[in-house]
Amino acid sequence: MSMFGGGFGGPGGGPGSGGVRGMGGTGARGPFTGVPPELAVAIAKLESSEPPVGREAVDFTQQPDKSVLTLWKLLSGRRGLLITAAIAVVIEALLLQSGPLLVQIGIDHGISGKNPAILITAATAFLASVGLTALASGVRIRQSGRLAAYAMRDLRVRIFSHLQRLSLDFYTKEKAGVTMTRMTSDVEALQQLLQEGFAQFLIHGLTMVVVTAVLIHYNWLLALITLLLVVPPLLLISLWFRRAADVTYNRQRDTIASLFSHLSESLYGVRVITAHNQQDRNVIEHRGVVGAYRDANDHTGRINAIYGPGTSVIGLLGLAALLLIGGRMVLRGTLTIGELTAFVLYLNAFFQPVQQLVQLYTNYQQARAALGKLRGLLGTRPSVPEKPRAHKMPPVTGEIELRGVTFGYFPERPVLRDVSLRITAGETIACVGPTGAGKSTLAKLVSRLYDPDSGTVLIDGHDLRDVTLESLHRQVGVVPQEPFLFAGTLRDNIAFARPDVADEVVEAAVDAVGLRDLVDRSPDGLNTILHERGQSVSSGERQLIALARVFVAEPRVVVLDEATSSLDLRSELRVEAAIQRLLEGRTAILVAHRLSTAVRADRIIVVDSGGIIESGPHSVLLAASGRYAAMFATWESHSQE
Ligand SMILES: Nc1ncnc2c1ncn2[C@@H]1O[C@H](COP(=O)(O)OP(=O)(O)OP(=O)(O)O)[C@@H](O)[C@H]1O
Repeated sequence: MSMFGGGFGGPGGGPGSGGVRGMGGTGARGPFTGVPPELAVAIAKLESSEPPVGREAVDFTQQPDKSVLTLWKLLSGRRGLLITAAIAVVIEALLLQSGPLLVQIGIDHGISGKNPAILITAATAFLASVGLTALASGVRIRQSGRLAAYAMRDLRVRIFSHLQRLSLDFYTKEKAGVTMTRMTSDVEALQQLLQEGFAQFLIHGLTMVVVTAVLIHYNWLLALITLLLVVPPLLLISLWFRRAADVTYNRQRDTIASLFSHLSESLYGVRVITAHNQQDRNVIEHRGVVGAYRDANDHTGRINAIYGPGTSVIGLLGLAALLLIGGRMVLRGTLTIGELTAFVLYLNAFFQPVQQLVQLYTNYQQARAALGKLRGLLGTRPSVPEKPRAHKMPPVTGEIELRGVTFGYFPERPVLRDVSLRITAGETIACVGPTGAGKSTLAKLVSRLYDPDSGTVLIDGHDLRDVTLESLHRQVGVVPQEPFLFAGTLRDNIAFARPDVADEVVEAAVDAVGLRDLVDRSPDGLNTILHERGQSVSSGERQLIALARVFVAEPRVVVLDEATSSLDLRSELRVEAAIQRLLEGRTAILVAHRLSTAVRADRIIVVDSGGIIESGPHSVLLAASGRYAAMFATWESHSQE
């Protein structure tokens, strides 16, 4: 499935449409292209028997979920499942402890008391308890599994929604691999705990409580001596483990995040790495991050190797003490053989959970570290927040105003200083200036990818900070310097902002930007599948598709960061013509890297030294013989060479 939640992947309906995609009359190159008709029927039948996976309505809002993520909150979302699982756990734990009691009754009253009826009753009760335990255990596993599955789904959706909300600066600062780790490895660490861990925790915890009570009931003195010998060292070693695990599992989470980061960067940068013969250096770097992860794992292994056997030894020593002290009591006649047997069995039952709890505690510590990281991610606030009382921006004419705007990616280093600019509705402004002057930054402020440090950006008099992001982005279309295409069909990519738009609108956009050639040449026309990031089309075509996308979106304001990649003359003319058509009747801010584009704008502004140093139409700026005139002269002389 594509990252559009199933909307992509070919015509013939999204997920849950029940049809066999890409077959029949559509002729699309979907996953079932070329499947013989008789097989197609079988596939359709199979699909219809599957549970529907239609798009559920999602309550996405720009307001971050401020509740703190806790394990309890994750589980308490499904009260019904939680209660059933908890009841099953209690029944299972109690039933598990009936065994030694029945053994003791069988030995003392059945065998020693020579009463076969009691022996048979004890054995039958034992059998019945085994059956009931299995039943309770089945219910518990099923319910806790479902609970964990729902909790994980809710958590994944919550994190994903949060990621959708975060502003551009988060993605600039945070490595993609780290975010991927949060969504995969960290969430999985929690899943392990929720699926089985909690139920086991409860069962074993309850078992220990019940066993302690039973031991005291049998012989309080013996129980007290045994527990005093066992519990304090157990507590001490667990406290040590908790402290050590806190550090080491955090390190494990961090190193695995670095590992994923390096991996994802290497995958994206594979062409550059190969072209510059840097594979060996890359392998060395990867060995470094893998090594750090190995070290963290090694450390966890070491503390586990102390904790696991340590608790075992404590348990066995307790058992030895019990045999010694309990045996003497039997010899003195203060304890029956059956009671000593039950005692030994119960003490074993006390220690089995301890062993399992050690394992679970390790899982818990891992999950705690993961939870900390996820809390950190969910606690990141969007730097461009939507006010809780933001209003919907009504349809605008497209008048833009920057009032005393100062902005820097680092506040102490402003890129733009006290910039004021007014753009009338329908006007096309071209921003020119040296590399790194702040042209794209100015454009980003108008589409509110960042907020100014001081000053205001307004459209039709609405301060962008006061309107909803949805209503703003609906009316301000952005064509980035490097257009991003998704894996999906050409149509899906063009109609990205309005997936349900009529085919005629998409066709009109194709004609308007001059993509008809590409569509006609493609094997399945608009239904041709594009590869991830549009790698199967040329860079010029990618730009045209991005322009067509904005055509379909029909915004009032267009912010266009012109691509710097050099196109051949024919493609350049095509892209320029497409831009001209796109901008007709719209307000536009054009970050012009080619002066040929700037020339056609209604007004040109020259950005340099943190401000706008010149502003006016091409002819006026030429006549003024200032910075623009100089730039133009240089450009003209180069283009004539
Ligand atoms: N996300 C960012 N974090 C920190 N600094 C940034 C960021 N983006 C841009 N800058 C810096 O801000 C300054 C202005 O960048 P901007 O992209 O606006 O320049 P530009 O005029 O569009 O340049 P170009 O013509 O090369 O596209 C540059 O010095 C750049 O290094």
